[in-house]
Amino acid sequence: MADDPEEGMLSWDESVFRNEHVFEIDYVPETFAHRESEMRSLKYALRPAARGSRPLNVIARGPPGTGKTTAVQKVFGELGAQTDVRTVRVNCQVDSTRYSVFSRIFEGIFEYEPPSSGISFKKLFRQITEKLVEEDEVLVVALDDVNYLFYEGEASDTLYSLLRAHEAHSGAKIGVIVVLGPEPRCHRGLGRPRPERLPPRRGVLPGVRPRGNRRHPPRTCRARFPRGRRLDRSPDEVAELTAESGDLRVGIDLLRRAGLNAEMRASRTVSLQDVEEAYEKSKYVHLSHSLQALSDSEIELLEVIAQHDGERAGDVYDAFHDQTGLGYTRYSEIINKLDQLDIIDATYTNVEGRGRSRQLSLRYEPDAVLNRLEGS
Ligand SMILES: Nc1ncnc2c1ncn2[C@@H]1O[C@H](COP(=O)(O)OP(=O)(O)OP(=O)(O)O)[C@@H](O)[C@H]1O
Repeated sequence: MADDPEEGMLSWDESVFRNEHVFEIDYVPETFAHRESEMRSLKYALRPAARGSRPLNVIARGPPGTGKTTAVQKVFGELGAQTDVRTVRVNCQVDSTRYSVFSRIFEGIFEYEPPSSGISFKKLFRQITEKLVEEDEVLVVALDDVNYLFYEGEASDTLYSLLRAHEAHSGAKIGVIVVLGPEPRCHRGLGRPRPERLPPRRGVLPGVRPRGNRRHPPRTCRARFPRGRRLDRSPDEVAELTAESGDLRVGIDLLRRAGLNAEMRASRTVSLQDVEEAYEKSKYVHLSHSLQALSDSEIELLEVIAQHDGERAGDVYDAFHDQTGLGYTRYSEIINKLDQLDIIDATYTNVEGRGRSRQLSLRYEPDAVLNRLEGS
């Protein structure tokens, strides 16, 4: 029947999915394949906490969408179920200042939000540590996506406050898991990253060790999250396309869209064509995820770069300044952030007669970026 809207589709109660719930954004996978050694590192570091001692501090580093947050959620779930250890995961993409990080910790401990005004950081901090000492509890804080604290110049103060809590209040036991991307392009210590000097430092972040304590080895343990391991029993095509960005969110979205495509053509099996068509949308999941966290001025600069793709940083600055009135320092900070988020490539090139100059290019087609900015 030509005007039957049901024609060519499965009925409402038919599906290619056995359990569609696993595609939800906040779903924590029951089986956490290929992350055994990272989980072991985390548990190794946190074991002292289960016995009432201060745990080791951990840096969990790896590219986006490789399971860092999931690992923390899993270990925190186990600690919550089997021990008295307090755990708080702070999403620094949302809470990107020291005050808001500690507000989130306060909420995790007291189970209500601190007053939104009229309470100093010092007081907030004291209430947290006093409670921990009073209750004789160990607290483990995961600073997830800590890169966002760097962008705001808040990483140093936040980490020092957490790592020196025992100095401010004797007996306070706090361990920290720092979750960050692969290349912390931070400049010396944990200060504000300087866009003009971006030598990536590998290994343990220098500042995690408390200053003035260099004789002692850092109480720091690392859990690395490599990119692109194959997903067992998934179609090879999906695994290969996911490996292009290395972000598992792409693969999860791809599986879901491919299934929906199959349903749309009334098929109970997913074909390669369903996967390929789905990929045309899923390949931007990584980009959309990165765009979510941008402020208005960051979006404005990105739009300017999209209009001047591949041009020199100086020319892009002129256009940005004309449009927004913002100065070069802020401009450089945003460039640095967009570069770290892998949205743009800001590499230095030698320009004849002009020395070294940065060239700014998008890592995606300009239209793909602009369309998603419009939709956000
Ligand atoms: N080993 C795994 N098995 C199944 N699903 C996984 C696995 N690792 C991660 N995932 C899923 O992939 C998605 C991305 O994982 P997660 O958020 O933990 O990555 P991440 O490394 O913390 O990313 P980001 O750095 O962007 O915050 C989540 O939906 C998660 O459930």
